[in-house]
Amino acid sequence: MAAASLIKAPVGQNPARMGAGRSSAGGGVVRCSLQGAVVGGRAEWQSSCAVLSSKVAALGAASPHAAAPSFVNGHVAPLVPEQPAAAAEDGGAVLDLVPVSRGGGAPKTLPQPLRISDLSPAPMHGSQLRVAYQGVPGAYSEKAAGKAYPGCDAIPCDQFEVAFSAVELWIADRAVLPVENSLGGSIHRNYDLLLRHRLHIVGEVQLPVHHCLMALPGVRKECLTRVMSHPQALAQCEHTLTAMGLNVVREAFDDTAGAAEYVAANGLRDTAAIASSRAAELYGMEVLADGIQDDCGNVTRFVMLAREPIVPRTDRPFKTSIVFAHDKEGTSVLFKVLSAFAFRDITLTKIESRPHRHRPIRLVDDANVGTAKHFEYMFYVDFQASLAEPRAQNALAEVQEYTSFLRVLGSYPMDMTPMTAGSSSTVTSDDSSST
Ligand SMILES: O=C(O)C(=O)C[C@]1(C(=O)O)C=C[C@@H](O)C=C1
Repeated sequence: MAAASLIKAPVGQNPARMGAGRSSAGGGVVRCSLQGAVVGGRAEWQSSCAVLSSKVAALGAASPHAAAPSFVNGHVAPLVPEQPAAAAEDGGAVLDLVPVSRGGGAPKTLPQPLRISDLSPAPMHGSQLRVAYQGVPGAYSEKAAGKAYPGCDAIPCDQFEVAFSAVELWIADRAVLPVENSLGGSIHRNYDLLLRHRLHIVGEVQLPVHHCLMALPGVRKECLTRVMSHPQALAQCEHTLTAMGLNVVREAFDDTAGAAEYVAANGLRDTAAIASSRAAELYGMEVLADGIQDDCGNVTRFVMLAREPIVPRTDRPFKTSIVFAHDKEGTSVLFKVLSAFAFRDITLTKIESRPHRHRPIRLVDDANVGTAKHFEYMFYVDFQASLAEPRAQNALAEVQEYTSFLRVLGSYPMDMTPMTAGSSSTVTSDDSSST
């Protein structure tokens, strides 16, 4: 995707931002080194990057692996091994994105989130894996990125979509994004973005999420009138907050750590945040209550995304994620699709439906009784098998017969780390060795 089209494209807002604003605003100076030269101003930087943009687009088009493996009325494209992230060395260009503090709260040493306006392609960089996540330092997503790719360079992004684009534009090598939580359910925005972008799921990480209620030092619980956090975090602590007898309004924020940063930066003595203990440390907040999630086994599942798929294997448990739609009337299509897995003893681990963006409603006219308005859906299914297994290939071949659209989002190792109370899981990606 060219940078120009990215910037012009309507960018879906993170639904989390509801009324709460960051203390920091406006673009900061971005330093970018292009073939050794340090570029100062944003305009100069962007025009330099425009050159790289067309080059990256050309590289992408020339790559035999550029397209996602697809089942759209055809066969599955051969899956290819991961390419090392620093493979595009021919240009010899180096683009170091070093967003500096945009003013306001966070200490200047902390990286600031990428914004859509910061994005320009970086075709080559150092050997350390750069992993995009949504949020600011201290967010659970940052922790998930570290679990997925130990020792990685975690790049904060202010929206999910920015993390997708950062990988597509080679600014990051991977993205680690939440897709579901054991209490709060699916993170629908990322399901929609998985379809809109062409990245591949190359792994999953399940992260135990342990929330703290925090406020500025010295603030007592009785003084609180408001609590801010990511909507998922608010949902995960709903009953505990009520049981604590706090008389507070709940306000949604982009991410948990961002809420802590906001309260700290604005000196809000009537507001608490729900975030991780690391966020409390980073932003100088005091923990008023620890472990306030409604269930001690609260877990968020993240997917690891890359430009290239990994080679599916059969020597360890794999999961495959697909999305499909059908244009036939009636409910039996869904039954047939699911039976293609059931007859082969393939366990489904997740089903999600989302509105069909291109055809959300189908009208069925019956002269006698009027017009029925059927909602149309995209169905996302995760099943427990590797794409390298004949039974999975046969199931997909059968599914293809019943559907008008079918895409494999990825076939990747399952997170099999044991869950013990308070423990955190580790990596499950074939490509983690590339870190
Ligand atoms: O806000 C954060 O800290 C995040 O990383 C996001 C997020 C999510 O989107 O679900 C991740 C894990 C928790 O479930 C709460 C919030």
